[in-house]
Amino acid sequence: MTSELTRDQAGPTGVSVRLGAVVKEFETETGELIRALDGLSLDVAAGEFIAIVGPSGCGKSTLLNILAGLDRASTGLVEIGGAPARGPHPEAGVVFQSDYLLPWRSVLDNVLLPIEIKGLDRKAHVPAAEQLLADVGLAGFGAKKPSELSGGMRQRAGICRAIIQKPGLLLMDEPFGALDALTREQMIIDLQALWLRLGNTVIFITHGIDEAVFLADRVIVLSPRPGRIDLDLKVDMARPRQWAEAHADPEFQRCIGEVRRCFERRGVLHRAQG
Ligand SMILES: Nc1ncnc2c1ncn2[C@@H]1O[C@H](COP(=O)(O)OP(=O)(O)OP(=O)(O)O)[C@@H](O)[C@H]1O
Repeated sequence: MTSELTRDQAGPTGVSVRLGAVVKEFETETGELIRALDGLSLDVAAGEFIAIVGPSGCGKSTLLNILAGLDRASTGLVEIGGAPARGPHPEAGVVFQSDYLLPWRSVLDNVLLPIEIKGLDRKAHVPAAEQLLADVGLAGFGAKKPSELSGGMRQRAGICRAIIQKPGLLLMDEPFGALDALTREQMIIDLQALWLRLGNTVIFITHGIDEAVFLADRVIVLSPRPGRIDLDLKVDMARPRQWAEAHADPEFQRCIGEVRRCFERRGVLHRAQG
């Protein structure tokens, strides 16, 4: 995949997302109520790239699961594309930290899985699936089994599966968390190129402040549990962004500094003493 890709005019425009005062409580086996999200409100415009960062356990995955329709908010409003979200949304594609490819299926058959689940014409979608695999550097790997691929290659295949239907909303939960630094950097660049081409809405959860600022139009910082929005930060940098150059950009450094200070205020990060 290259960053020269231009926006795919035939592709979807993204869908908007609205969260209004979302509360999520879990009941433990002992009957204790755990409040994971505490009145979270967020408006995401169609086509926006949102990164969500926050300390471990603050409710990031809970939020993503609610958006993916895998879980329900205890109270509050969840709208996707202007309509209340009820269950998995047809416009949403999801990528998790683990690729969850089916080991007995070929890479191509994994990418085509959502097509089969929806009862669409598998054969008609084979060229698109092969093109997607080629776009992410997996040309010629369609017939392989997932076990024959590296972690980064499997994650690329997982992304192809999530976008085979050109979802208007791409939900990503720490998709690059398990990758080595070099593979992660390349995947970040490739994701930017993909998003610039598809024009969809992306909600991207990460522990990496640098990848959040690099990729996002807005970085949302969640407080320690129960998750609330501590900071909603616009990143004002032109695209496509280049990894090394972006790190030297004053706007990049300003945004990194703001997020870090937010974590320091909460005691999530500490400055060195002395
Ligand atoms: N099914 C559940 N039952 C009880 N508590 C839960 C359940 N799922 C999540 N929690 C709790 O809700 C809180 C938020 O969990 P969540 O997985 O959303 O955090 P996170 O920010 O994604 O964490 P991490 O960054 O470590 O992945 C945690 O305290 C967790 O223990």
